[in-house]
Amino acid sequence: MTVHPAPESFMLEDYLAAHERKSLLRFITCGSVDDGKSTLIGRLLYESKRLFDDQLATLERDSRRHGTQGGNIDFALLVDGLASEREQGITIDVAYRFFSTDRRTFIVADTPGHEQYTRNMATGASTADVAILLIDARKGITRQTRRHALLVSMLGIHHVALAINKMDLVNWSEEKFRQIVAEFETFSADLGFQQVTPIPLSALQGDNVVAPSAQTPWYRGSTLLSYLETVEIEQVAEEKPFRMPVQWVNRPNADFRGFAGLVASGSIRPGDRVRILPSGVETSIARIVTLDRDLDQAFAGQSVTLTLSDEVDISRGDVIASVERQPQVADRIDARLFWMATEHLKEGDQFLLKLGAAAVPARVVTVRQRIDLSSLASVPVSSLGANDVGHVVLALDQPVAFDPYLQSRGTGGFILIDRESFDTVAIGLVDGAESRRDTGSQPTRNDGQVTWLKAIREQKRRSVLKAVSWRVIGSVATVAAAFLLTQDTRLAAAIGATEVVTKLVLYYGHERLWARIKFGLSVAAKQHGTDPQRSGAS
Ligand SMILES: Nc1nc2c(ncn2[C@@H]2O[C@H](COP(=O)(O)OP(=O)(O)OP(=O)(O)O)[C@@H](O)[C@H]2O)c(=O)[nH]1
Repeated sequence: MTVHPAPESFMLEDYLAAHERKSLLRFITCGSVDDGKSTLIGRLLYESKRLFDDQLATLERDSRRHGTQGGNIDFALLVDGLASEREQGITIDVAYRFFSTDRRTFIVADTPGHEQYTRNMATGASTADVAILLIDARKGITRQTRRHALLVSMLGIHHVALAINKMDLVNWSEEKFRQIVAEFETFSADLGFQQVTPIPLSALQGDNVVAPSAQTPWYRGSTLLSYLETVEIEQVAEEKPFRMPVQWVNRPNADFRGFAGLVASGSIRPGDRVRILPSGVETSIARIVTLDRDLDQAFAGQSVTLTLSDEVDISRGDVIASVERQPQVADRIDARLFWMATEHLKEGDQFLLKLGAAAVPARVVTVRQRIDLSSLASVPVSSLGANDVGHVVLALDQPVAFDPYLQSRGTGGFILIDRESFDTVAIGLVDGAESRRDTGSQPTRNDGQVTWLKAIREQKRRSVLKAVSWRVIGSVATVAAAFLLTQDTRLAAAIGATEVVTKLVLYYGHERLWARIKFGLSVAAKQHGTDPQRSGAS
C-alpha cells in the first residue's frame, strides 16, 4: 500500500523552505522631526498585512484614545510604542521592527528626527543596507536632511530611497517633487550613493507606500514597498578576509584555552593559518567550538570559541586574522568623527577608544577639518561642535589592529567614550594609519575629500564595474545562444539590443534613464567646453 503524506505537511515544508530562502534587508528611516517616519513604518507594517489581530485591536483602541487622526487609525502609534515617547511627542530611542513579505524579510530601525538625537540615527545606520531619507514635501531639503545624507554616506550605505512625504499637502505637485529631487541630486552627487530612488508619498493616506497612487499619474516608478523588496544589495561578492576580535579568553581548566568572539568578517576552518594582531604571531586554528558541537567552518555573524594549535599569548581586544590579508596595526590613526557631545572637541582632548573588543586611551592630536553641510567642502578647523562631522588624527596609548571602515564595518568602526562620565561622545570610522605626509603641515582644503570621498568613489566605481561586467556577460551569452539556435545574425543582434535596453530600463526605470542620459550629455558637453584642464590635456 502506498502511503501519501498529508498535503498540509507538504505545504508547511514549502512554506518554511520559501521563507528560509528569503533575503533579509536592513533599512533605516531618517528625517527631521514630524516628517512622518513613524507613520510611514506603521503604514508599511499595517499594509503588508503582518499584524496580528490583537495588535490591530490595540492599534484601533489606542488610535481612539491617544491618536492624532480624529478617530482614524494613527499608524505612528504602532511604532512609537513607548508611553514616554508619546508624552514628549518624540521617539526616544532606536526602535528595531521586524516584518516580512512574500519576497523578503525586513529589519527597520526607526530613529527620532530631532537634531539632538542624530546619534541614534547614526547608530541605526551603522548596520543598515538601505536608508529611507524622509522629506516633508512642504519643507524640502533641510539642514537635517543634508546631515543625515552625509552620515548615511559616511557609514557606507550605498542605496537611498528619497521618500518625499506629505505630497497630499502640496497638492500632489509634480513640479515640487522634481524640484526637491533635483536639489538632492546636486547636493549628493559627491556622496557616492550607488542609487538614489525618489518616491512621492503620503504615509498618512498610503499613497505609493504599498499600492501605486491614483494621485500621482505622472509618477511611474515603484512603490516604496516594491522598492524595498527588489533593491539589489551587493551580497558578499568577494570573499572578505577573516577577522575575529577576541572578546574573552575562556580558560575553564588547565586543558582548555579558547578565544571567544564574534566573527566580524570572512570565514574560518580548522587548519587555517591565522595571525594574531597586534603581536603578529602566526599560528593555526585547531578547533571551532560552540555550545552544541565543534564546527567545520564558521562565518561572519557567528559567535564561536577558537582554539589554536600553539600556545600563544592572546588577550581581550586582540584580533585573529587571516594570514593572507591582514589588518593594519598602528598607534596613530586618521579617522572621520561624528561628534555628538555638546562641548567642543579640541586638540589634546582625551578619551577611551573602543574598537572591536579593544579599549585603549586615546588623545586627539589634530582636528584637521570639518565637513561643511551645505557644500560638503572640507573646511580647516581646530575644533568640532555638536553634530559636526570632521577629520581628526588620534594617538592611541598602544597599537591596535583595524581595517579602513570602507573595507570592513566590523573592524573599522569605533566609538569615543568620555573618561569621566562614560558617555559615548563620538562615532568614528578609521580611514587608515596616520598619513605622515601631512604631519606638521597645514591641512589643505581638500584633504578630507582626498582620503574619504575619493575612496568612496573608487569603491563605487569597482562595484559598478562588477555589476556591469556580469550584465555584459549575460547579454553576450544570450546573443551567442540566439545565434547558435537561429543562425540569424540580425535576429541575434536584435535580441541582444532588446536585452541591453531592458536591463537598463529595469535598473533605472525609463524616466530616470532618460534623465540620466540627458544629464550625462549635458555634463559631457559642459566639461568638453569649459574645463580648461581637460581640454588642455586632450
Ligand atoms: N498630511 C499628512 N500628514 C502626515 C503624513 N505623514 C505623517 N503625517 C503627520 O505628521 C505628524 C508626524 O508624524 P510622525 O510619523 O509621528 O513623525 P516622525 O517623523 O515619526 O516624528 P518623530 O518621531 O517626532 O521624529 C503626524 O501628525 C502625522 O499624522 C502625510 O503623508 N500627510
